[in-house]
Amino acid sequence: MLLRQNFLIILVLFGMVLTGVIYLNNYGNSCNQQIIERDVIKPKWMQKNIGLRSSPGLLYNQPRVLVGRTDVASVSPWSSPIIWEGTFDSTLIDSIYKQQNLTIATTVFALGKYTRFIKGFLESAEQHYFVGFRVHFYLFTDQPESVPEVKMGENRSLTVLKVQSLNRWQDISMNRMEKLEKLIKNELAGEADYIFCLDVDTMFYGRWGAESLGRLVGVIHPWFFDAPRGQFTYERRPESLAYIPAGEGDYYYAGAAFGGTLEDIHNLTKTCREHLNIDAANSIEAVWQEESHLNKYFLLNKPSKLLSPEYMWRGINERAAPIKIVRFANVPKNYAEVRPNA
Ligand SMILES: CC(=O)N[C@H]1[C@@H](OP(=O)(O)OP(=O)(O)OC[C@H]2O[C@@H](n3ccc(=O)[nH]c3=O)[C@H](O)[C@@H]2O)O[C@H](CO)[C@H](O)[C@@H]1O
Ligand SMILES: [Mn+2]
Repeated sequence: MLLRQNFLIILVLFGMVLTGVIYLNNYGNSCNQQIIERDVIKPKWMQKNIGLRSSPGLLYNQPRVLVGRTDVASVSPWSSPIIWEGTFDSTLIDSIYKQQNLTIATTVFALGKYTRFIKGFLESAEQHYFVGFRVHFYLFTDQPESVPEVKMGENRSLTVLKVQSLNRWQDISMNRMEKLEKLIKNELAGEADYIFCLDVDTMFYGRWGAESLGRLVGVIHPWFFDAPRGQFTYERRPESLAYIPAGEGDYYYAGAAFGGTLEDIHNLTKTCREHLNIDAANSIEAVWQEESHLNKYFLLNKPSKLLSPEYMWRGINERAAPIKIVRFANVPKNYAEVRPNA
């Protein structure tokens, strides 16, 4: 009897020790994993959370509750602002964001004959794009030797990164997602607060500033802002990961401009890159390449801020009623002449 009792006690003690060992072991493991995740896998994004501070004594027009744009929507159904001329006060917004000591990374690609657009892009950016803010341009090109000298203002810099030439314009355009993902992960962590990724066959004609900043920012495409969603050029084949069925979709977003915080744009570019690769492995290319995947991403990850087509307009000489100012627009080009393939 006594023997049996002792045996039971020993068994229970043994069980407790075993449980303890297993627990410690697991705990140790999960600790290690966390450390690995924090120090190696997850980059440290710069995060400034200092609120929207205003300076004492700053004078600006009274915000009016009953006065504003009535010809356009300035808020999305998920309550994100849509930025149009007349929806913000540039003096006030600059004063708020200047206090945050921000760096805006801005990427642009110029391969093959698209190097001809670099000068106009950079020179006009000096005039209109985040004037007075620290801006770091990253230019990806297959011909670093043909990048023109552009005089940059104080606190503004340009880094040229060489990439390999590609034979199809579709590949050049799509490949941007992978290059951006790597740039953000390997170079930008700790170096910038926000990033904008822009087409190079463009120029700035009006202010593009701090009103555009947000966690995840999409630009409404200049050709579809007035169209019913059935007419959006989303990918309509279910075989593609960019597929958006009829009856779904919010806006049609431009592939030529998007931005946000490093963390959000890292996730966006990584997801689009992965989906482009899976599509390629299944021998399908979305109808508008990465723009189709971007539209799918924005359907499932709603932008926290939307920029009106003022921020990616058709061309400086094109007119449409709601566009009171052209800030950034396509430069006309002869597709057959500038692209490496038809
Ligand atoms: C206004 C807008 O939303 N435009 C999008 C649209 O056509 P786009 O006609 O604007 O495409 P595009 O020919 O400008 O190509 C997109 C970008 O790829 C780069 N590039 C392209 C070809 C080349 O030979 N060298 C080179 O550097 C360059 O940065 C260019 O700005 O659809 C593309 C995808 O199919 C992209 O999503 C574009 O952003
Ligand atoms: Mn373009």
